[in-house]
Amino acid sequence: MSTSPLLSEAMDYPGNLYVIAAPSGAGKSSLVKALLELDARLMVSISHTTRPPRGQEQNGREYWFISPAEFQAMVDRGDFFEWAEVHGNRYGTSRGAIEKRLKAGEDVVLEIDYQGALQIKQLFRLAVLIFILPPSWEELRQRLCRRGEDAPEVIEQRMVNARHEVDQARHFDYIVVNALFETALFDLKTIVHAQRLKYASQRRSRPAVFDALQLS
Ligand SMILES: Nc1ncnc2c1ncn2[C@@H]1O[C@H](COP(=O)(O)OP(=O)(O)OP(=O)(O)O)[C@@H](O)[C@H]1O
Ligand SMILES: Nc1nc2c(ncn2[C@@H]2O[C@H](COP(=O)(O)O)[C@@H](O)[C@H]2O)c(=O)[nH]1
Repeated sequence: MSTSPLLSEAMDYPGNLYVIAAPSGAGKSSLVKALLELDARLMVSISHTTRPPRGQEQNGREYWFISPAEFQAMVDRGDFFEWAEVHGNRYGTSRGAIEKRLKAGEDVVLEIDYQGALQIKQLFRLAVLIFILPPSWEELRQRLCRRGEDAPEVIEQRMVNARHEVDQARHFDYIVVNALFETALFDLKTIVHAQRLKYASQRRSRPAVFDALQLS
């Protein structure tokens, strides 16, 4: 049995943690953005990365863009809840931001890779792990190309990595296929809502169940 304080205290946190992973280009950011517009109780966590900004990305909006030395200093201080190397860059979720929000009763969404998701499940048993699948390999490649933000060699690396990433979907609680966007969004929304009700009832708090149902 784990002795992690996060694990033993998890049931006491009033907030829920949803972790969404997918191969690059499957549509995870687009789905999470749409989900946040539908569900005012969800907050997304902004990760730190050593990857340079692309396109219109802004520091503090898509990511906190930091240098490899700054990232290493955060690793050494234990500032990350999880971190991983993905497609040749490092990405991490700040521990402080997550714990503060969950304790405050906010529901948090993490948009991260499978390595980070599996690290989190070890620490936080109640985290809900959702894997987004593209409908086909060809469609995945086309989405990466149509997005037009990555060089051809980067797209090729991401397609190669996607094979291994998709193989990890079996470790997740749910799999959502993002073929038709609106259908995938509906599936995601249903999972978030159902888990919110389930955990509220497990906490044996009637007001929390009513709150999850958004009833007075
Ligand atoms: N259901 C869908 N049908 C067609 N195109 C889609 C669908 N969902 C997302 N897209 C498009 O696919 C591209 C990739 O989507 P997005 O950037 O959300 O992927 P991602 O999984 O977050 O990728 P990354 O991990 O690299 O950030 C975008 O251009 C987006 O508009
Ligand atoms: N383990 C983590 N993975 C993360 C985090 N933030 C993002 N990611 C994942 O990295 C890849 C590439 O993202 P991109 O923005 O460069 O296309 C993608 O799978 C993200 O989900 C994190 O904090 N930890």
